[in-house]
Order: sequence, then structure tokens, then C-alpha cells
Amino acid sequence: MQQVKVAVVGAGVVGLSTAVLVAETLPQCSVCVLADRFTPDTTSDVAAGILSPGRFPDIPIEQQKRWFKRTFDHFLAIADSSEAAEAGVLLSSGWQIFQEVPSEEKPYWSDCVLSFRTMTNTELKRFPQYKFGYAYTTIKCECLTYLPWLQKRLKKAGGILTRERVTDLTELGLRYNVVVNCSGLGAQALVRDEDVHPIRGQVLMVHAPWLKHFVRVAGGQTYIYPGTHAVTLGGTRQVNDWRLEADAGEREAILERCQHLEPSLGAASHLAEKVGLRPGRRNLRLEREYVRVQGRQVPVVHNYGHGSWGITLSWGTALDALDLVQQCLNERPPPARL
Ligand SMILES: Cc1cc2nc3c(=O)[nH]c(=O)nc-3n(C[C@H](O)[C@H](O)[C@H](O)COP(=O)(O)OP(=O)(O)OC[C@H]3O[C@@H](n4cnc5c(N)ncnc54)[C@H](O)[C@@H]3O)c2cc1C
Ligand SMILES: O=C([O-])CC(=O)C(=O)O
Repeated sequence: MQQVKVAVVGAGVVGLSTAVLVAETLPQCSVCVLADRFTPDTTSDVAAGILSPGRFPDIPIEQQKRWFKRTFDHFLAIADSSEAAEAGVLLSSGWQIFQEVPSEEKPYWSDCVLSFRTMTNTELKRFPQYKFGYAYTTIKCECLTYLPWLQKRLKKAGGILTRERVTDLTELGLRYNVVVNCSGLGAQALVRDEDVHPIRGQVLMVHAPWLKHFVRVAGGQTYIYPGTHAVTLGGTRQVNDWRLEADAGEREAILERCQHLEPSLGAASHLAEKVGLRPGRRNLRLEREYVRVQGRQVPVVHNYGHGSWGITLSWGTALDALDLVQQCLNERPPPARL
């Protein structure tokens, strides 16, 4: 059988999830991941890695819930397996706290996570300035471990990884039959998408092994996420800020806010500091189009713009991208327009 050559641009959590699904599901495809940065140097490697959904304003909530549910179930199966440590996936229980009762007393994703309930008064007493909270168990996915695990899984399915900066999707269309664009923030330049913008985030890794529960303030302004080797403290969300260096003032502010919630952090030692640029977009882009390459119509599937929720939605959106690749293979391309 003639191989269908598929190029996936991007080796963050979105690109690798999509590449693994295509390589494992479609035996007629040979998959090549092209990226200028691989783990440990992608934005995904900076992420705290907690599965905690938000909301894109113009995408039906049922669709966002389906993306989250499918991602959660994927990670839960890994967390429950003997692969969990090797994949860097663990269950994480804790509290999301609010100063005012939120409009959604029960968020749309409450039946996707485990053991969701509102916090008791006894639990709330730990956080005197907060009136209300959710208690639940979610997943923490540590990308510094998970991305190498996905790369191994991709290679096992016959996929390959190549370091290359792509400047033109049309040029890729000369070498591949299908192109999948998972370039995250890189899509701004690659496909001239002006809706894509950086949302800068700075986090601090500390050694505080006595902490076992996560604490997240409302929409993620402040968070404490215990993990396998370190506790991640955050966060910041600076729109259109391209600075990749850590800011000392922000470090102090993060520490102060976190210590206010969890005074024992005063005894924690500092391990590392990381900055990443989230691929912000009003709504993530998951769709296909055809680009004209020397008289041929080459299908391009876009899967980027996940903002603060790239890990949270990674597998669910990759499953939809896989469907789009399948559709491209099953249909005749539209006639090339001159
Ligand atoms: C501080 C911080 C904390 C976060 N915490 C969480 C969290 O707890 N939970 C969560 O779900 N999300 C979190 N996020 C968001 C998450 O990191 C992103 O949504 C996610 O990493 C996006 O994944 P991606 O694969 O689209 O992009 P990236 O990881 O940025 O990968 C993009 C890939 O495309 C490649 N690329 C781009 N342009 C080109 C080009 N022209 N040619 C070749 N290659 C190209 C890059 O080299 C890279 O390999 C956090 C982000 C930050 C900064
Ligand atoms: O909001 C959170 O809990 C973590 C996160 O996704 C981010 O910082 O982007």
C-alpha cells in the first residue's frame, strides 16, 4: 500500500498527542513531527500540568466538555496503570477557592473529574479570606516526563521526529500529503494568524514534600501544585508580553501570595524558576482547509491556540484532529482554483 506522508508541525503536548494518534490509528500514514523546539524546551514543558478547564467564549460548551472528558479519561487510564510514573501522570486532590460565591456553583466539568463537591466549613477555615470552594481530584501531567513518553510511543508506532523550522506550509505541501499545524504560539508567524498572542506565565518550583493537596484561587491567579519532585507555585498571565526572562518582582509576588495561603511554604527551598508564553487565542482553532501547492490541493488540519488549557484539552482536541485527518484521506480534494 502506498504510504500517506503526514507532517505534524510542533512537538509540544498538542503536536505529539496528535502525531501519536495518527500514527497509531492510521497504518497507511507515515508521520513526521517537525519542530524547532523539543522537550525540555517547549512551552508545554513549563506548564504546571494540572487538568483544569476554562472556557473559550464562542465554542459550544458541550464541545469543550467533550474535549476535557476525553482528555481526563485518557490520563486517568494512564494514572491507573503501571505506566503512570514513567509517563509522569498522577492523581492530584485539592481545593479551588473563591472570595465570592461564583456564578457557577457547580462548573460544567464537575462530573468529569473525580469526587467533586463543595468545600465544607471546616475545610474553608484553612483559608479565612475565602468564602466558598470546590474540592475535587484531578490529574497532574508532568510534561518533562510525559513528552519523552509520548515521543517514545510515537517512535514505536513508526513516527519520526525532525528538528526543522517551518516557514511556509505550502512548501511542506511539496513533501507531504497532509499537513497538521500544531505550532501553538508559532502559528502567529507561520499562518499569519493575528488572533494568536502570547500570555506570559512565570512559575517557581520549590522543595516542600510535606504538601500533598493543591490549592488554586478562582481562575488560577494563584496556585500551589504538589508534584512528583517539586511543588509548582504560580502564577502570572500577562497578555502580549513576550519576555522569556524571569522577573524578580513577580517571583516575590508569587511567593508572597502562595505563602499567604500556605504559611509552611516559608520553609521551602527554591529549586527552579520557569517562564513560558501560552498560545493565547479567543477560541482555539481546530479545523481543516486546503492550500494550493503547484496545482494540487493539500489538506491542512489546524490544532492550536489552547491558551492556558493545552494539557487539559490535549487528548480530546487531538482526537478531533485525527478525525479531520481521516476525513481528508476519505474524500476527494476540491478542484484547485487558479
Ligand atoms: C506558566 C504556565 C503554566 C501552565 N500551566 C498549565 C496547566 O497547569 N494546565 C494546562 O492545561 N496548561 C497549562 N499551561 C498552558 C500550556 O502550557 C499550553 O496550553 C500548551 O503548552 C500548548 O501546547 P502546544 O503544543 O500548543 O504548544 P507548545 O508547547 O508551545 O509547542 C509548540 C511547538 O511548535 C513548534 N513550532 C512553532 N512554530 C514552529 C515553526 N514555525 N516551525 C517549526 N516548529 C514550530 C515549537 O518548536 C514547539 O515544538 C501553562 C502555561 C504556562 C506558561
Ligand atoms: O490556571 C492554572 O491552574 C494553571 C494553568 O493552567 C496556567 O497557569 O496556565
